Amino acid sequence: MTSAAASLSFFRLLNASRSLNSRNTRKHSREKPKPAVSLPVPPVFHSAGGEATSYTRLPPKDDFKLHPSLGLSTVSDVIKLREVPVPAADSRSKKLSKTLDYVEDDWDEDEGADQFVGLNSDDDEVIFGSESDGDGMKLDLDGEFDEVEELEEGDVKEKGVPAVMRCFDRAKIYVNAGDGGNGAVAFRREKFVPYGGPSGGDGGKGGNVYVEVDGSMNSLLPFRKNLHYRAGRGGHGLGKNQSGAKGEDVVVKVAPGTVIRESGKGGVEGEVLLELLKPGQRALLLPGGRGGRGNASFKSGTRKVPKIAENGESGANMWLDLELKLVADIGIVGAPNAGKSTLLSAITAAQPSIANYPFTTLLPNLGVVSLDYDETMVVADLPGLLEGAHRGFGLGHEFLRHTERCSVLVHVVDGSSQQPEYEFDAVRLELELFSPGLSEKLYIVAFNKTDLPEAYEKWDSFRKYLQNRGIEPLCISAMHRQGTHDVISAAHSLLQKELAKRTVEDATFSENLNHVADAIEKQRSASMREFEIIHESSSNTWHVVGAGIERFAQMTNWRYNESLRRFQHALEACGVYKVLQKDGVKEGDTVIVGEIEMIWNSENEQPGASGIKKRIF
Ligand SMILES: Nc1nc2c(ncn2[C@@H]2O[C@H](COP(=O)(O)OP(=O)(O)OP(=O)(O)O)[C@@H](O)[C@H]2O)c(=O)[nH]1
Ligand SMILES: [Mg+2]
Repeated sequence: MTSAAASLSFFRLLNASRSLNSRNTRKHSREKPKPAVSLPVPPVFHSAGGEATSYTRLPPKDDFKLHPSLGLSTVSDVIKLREVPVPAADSRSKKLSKTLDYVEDDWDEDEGADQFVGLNSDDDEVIFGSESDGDGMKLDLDGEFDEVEELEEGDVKEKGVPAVMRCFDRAKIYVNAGDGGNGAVAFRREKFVPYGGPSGGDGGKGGNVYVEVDGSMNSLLPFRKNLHYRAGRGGHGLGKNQSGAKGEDVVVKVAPGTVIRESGKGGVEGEVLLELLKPGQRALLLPGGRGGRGNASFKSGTRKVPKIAENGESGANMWLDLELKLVADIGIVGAPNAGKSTLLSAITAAQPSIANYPFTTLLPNLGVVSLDYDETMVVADLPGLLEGAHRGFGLGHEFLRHTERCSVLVHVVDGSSQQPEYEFDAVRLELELFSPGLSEKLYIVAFNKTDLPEAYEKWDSFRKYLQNRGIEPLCISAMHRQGTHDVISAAHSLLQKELAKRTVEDATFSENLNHVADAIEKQRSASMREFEIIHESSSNTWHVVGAGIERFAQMTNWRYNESLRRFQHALEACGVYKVLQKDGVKEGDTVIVGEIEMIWNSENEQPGASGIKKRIF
């Protein structure tokens, strides 16, 4: 019978799949970006009157008409700031109040280059970010936009912020559960106990990888330095039936609100594995490998002296993409310099940096409003939004997604800006363009800086404009803490409404946090009979693919001769030989199972597959 005579010889370990690309392949530019003029303190421009004015508000639009029918629901209503006719260049500050872009950088993460805002006095242009080769837009003081490389509509601008900001809410890490320890081959040797029998202990289980939510973390910055998380390997089995020790577990601590994805390939986002929101939540992500059995476990009635033991099972590993979406109840949004951070500092104990220039806030700030003895609201102050934020202009793109988790938004409008109505619409539009879900969130409008006469005189018209659209804005002065209590009460009542809606949804949703580990365990216990054979005719190679059979190959310890026989027996028993022969395997063809490569030998001298040569590379 040919099937009995068929056998495989020349075993080779394929190392290729083992070679993990553990080296960090990030691009390092050793040269620090040279700013045109790097100012330690961001510049404040003086208008003709000598007063300090902020230069990055949403730009005025001369022909902007306040029409009650102006809705934001259709794309045709898109207000294009760059199509806006630029007012005559009469003063520097006016010209500079046009939208500014944040120039894309390619900064050396390890050097930790600081962001700078500079005015290149020679070229009369304002530059945000680095002057390194990144494309972006520069605004000449003659009012013209110098398009270095204009993005097409719909293009998403990636990596538009310095490394520290990218790392704040995104990280890529490698996790590896521990391999199981190998089983031992040993025999009991004692005085007066002849033939003491096998006594090789089993290997210990590999360590698990857990992910835990640490309530004290509010960013993913710790992952900037620490990329690899490896659980410990299980101890090898020993003589006298001693089992190996269990490998040490590793716990990856993440901030509340972290979304964990399996790293995607070729720019495609991977599948979401976990969404961890509450402090203290702990998920078993990767289970450690099983320990290999020692020879004591192979003892049977007919096999009194087994000289065989298994390798420990390899621990699962994967690259993960982490993304943090802040879990705040209230999100403060608005144009740059509108007074968002001032409002946060007025209603909470948070002390964000406040200054009269745009993009003072580069990373979101969190604060807690205490309403009652035990009732609190978490408020997030987000970096300012510019037109085009949804496409990556300014910093907005990086942080807009944080607003997705906020239940209620507080939209701060700078009352002292030239056209607060226009500023309001432009920011609302950005929210809508980024995600329609964002614009559907409940929100409050706070008309700020009303202590300034130029702001207060615009209050009536602004109010009417919003009332015509069914919105009742609040009039505040964050700096003088006037009206801020109304903002808290209004936000609180909207939050209650939102939470009441949510508790119904939450009740129907209970998540198994260990589902990734469960899926891995399930795959591990897959039957060896479930396999697939793929033939590569060009190289006469046959791949036997199947979780059960590959795991068996990996756990076979080729140091012991009996292992070889066991492996061949298993292949035959689960029908691999039969299928290979049916599919036309020929003498000399290569058969690959997991990391083992074999040469097919159909004319065996000794039927029963003995006398096979084994080669391990
Ligand atoms: N007069 C007056 N000035 C205010 C008020 N609120 C904020 N400001 C000033 O406006 C400037 C900008 O305030 P911030 O709170 O830093 O503004 P922001 O919206 O957080 O700005 P970015 O973080 O850069 O987007 C600062 O100089 C504040 O002092 C206010 O109610 N009245
Ligand atoms: Mg701020």
